[in-house]
Amino acid sequence: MNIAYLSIGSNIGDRLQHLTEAVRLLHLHDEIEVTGISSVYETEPVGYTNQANFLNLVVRLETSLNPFELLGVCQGIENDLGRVREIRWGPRTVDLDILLYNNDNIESENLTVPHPRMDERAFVLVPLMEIAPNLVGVPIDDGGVIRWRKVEGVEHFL
Ligand SMILES: Nc1nc2nc(S)n(CCO)c2c(=O)[nH]1
Repeated sequence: MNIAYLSIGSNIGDRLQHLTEAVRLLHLHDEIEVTGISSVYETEPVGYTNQANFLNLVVRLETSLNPFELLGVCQGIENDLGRVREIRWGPRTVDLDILLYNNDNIESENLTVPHPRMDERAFVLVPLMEIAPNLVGVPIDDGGVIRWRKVEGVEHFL
């Protein structure tokens, strides 16, 4: 069984309904069990700031899916809930980002885990710490870009 943490955000329409529906669709999947849900946080947009505030939360999953299958499920839920990618960093009905997958470090064209920007996003770290206070990450200076490396051998998930 694999453990993953996802960040979910919405800043269009009935934002709370979009978050609720995204979590429900994850939990309904045969190979996913949602085992932790943070509070919902109202957050100012980061990156592309000329847009409405988001509602954000983080969920903990137990899944038999591999990271790329999980990414596919997340993209399917974004499509089901009507996400239209007009502006790359712009408004979205719902956005599901994989933050962590076990203690894995994944670098591929369409998936990087741990999420490359999670260490600079309070809208991720605050809800994540709420449901996983024992998570640790070690910032490493990867050529001037601080990235988080998982501390090997540390039990990350309670
Ligand atoms: N506060 C906030 N700002 C954001 N900017 C982007 S892009 N996103 C989408 C997630 O990458 C968000 C978000 O979910 N919350």
